[in-house]
Amino acid sequence: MIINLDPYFKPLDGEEIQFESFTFSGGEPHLKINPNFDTKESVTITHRLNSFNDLGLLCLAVDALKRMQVEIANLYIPYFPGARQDRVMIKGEPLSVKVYADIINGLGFKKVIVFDAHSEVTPAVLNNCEVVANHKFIAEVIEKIGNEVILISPDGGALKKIYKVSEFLGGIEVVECSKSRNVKTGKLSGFKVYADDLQGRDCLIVDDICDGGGTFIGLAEELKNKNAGKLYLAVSHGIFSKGFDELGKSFEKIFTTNSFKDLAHINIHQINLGNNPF
Ligand SMILES: O=P(O)(O)OC[C@H]1O[C@H](OP(=O)(O)OP(=O)(O)O)[C@H](O)[C@@H]1O
Repeated sequence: MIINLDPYFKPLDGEEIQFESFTFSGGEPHLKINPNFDTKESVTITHRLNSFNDLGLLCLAVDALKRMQVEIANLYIPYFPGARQDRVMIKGEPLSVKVYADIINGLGFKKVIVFDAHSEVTPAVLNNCEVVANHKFIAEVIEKIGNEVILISPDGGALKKIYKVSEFLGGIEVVECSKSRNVKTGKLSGFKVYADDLQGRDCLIVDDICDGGGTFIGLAEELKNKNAGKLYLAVSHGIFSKGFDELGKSFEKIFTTNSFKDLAHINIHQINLGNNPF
């Protein structure tokens, strides 16, 4: 059985547990599971965890189910919050990925499924974690593009994953890139594309997250300087916090999934996460 805590995110087939959720006037979240619900089956919870509020709702749901003697087996949260803060660069910062993981570990799931984790730190700090790779998503993106592309790895962090995607797709060519940041401010300061000339070839940048988009706008410029053909972007988790106007100018098409939110925008092609990630 399944309980979908985000009513717009239903990635799994199966009978659903009904519940009401609302926020008290003071801002506190609340949840009430159908009191007539009764099952001997174990339950999987699906949720898009984008904020502490979402995490709060998850904790409330787990508690309510446990009090109804329901066995909770799996948690499917495609986007793992805090995953980018997976190291402490400057004294005074939290190790956010561990903060979120410790809370989820405390809920005692048998399996926690995450889609395209930002780095290897997420499965390392999360108990019983299974990471679903982005291979099928990228295969679908390439099918939709319809022409031959080179895969572009924006930085060292993405490289290992991109070589696995390339292998899954039968050995598509990969071009490596790197980005540098100002040590003091952390702001992006430059990009390098490790190729002499791209000779008009079409390029697909593959990464896990697009947030403000600065990484991809900067990299697109560098790829154009290297005579790239059409540019495409595929990110597993589409945050797009600075909108699409600038990104839309840099790319022919942008692809993402519904892991973070639902997007209905002219420049964004959303591919919903497939039915059974298990
Ligand atoms: O859309 P943007 O705002 O440019 O952000 C997107 C980038 O942020 C993340 O990496 P990040 O730089 O956080 O990770 P890293 O330092 O671990 O490579 C992500 O993997 C993208 O590469």
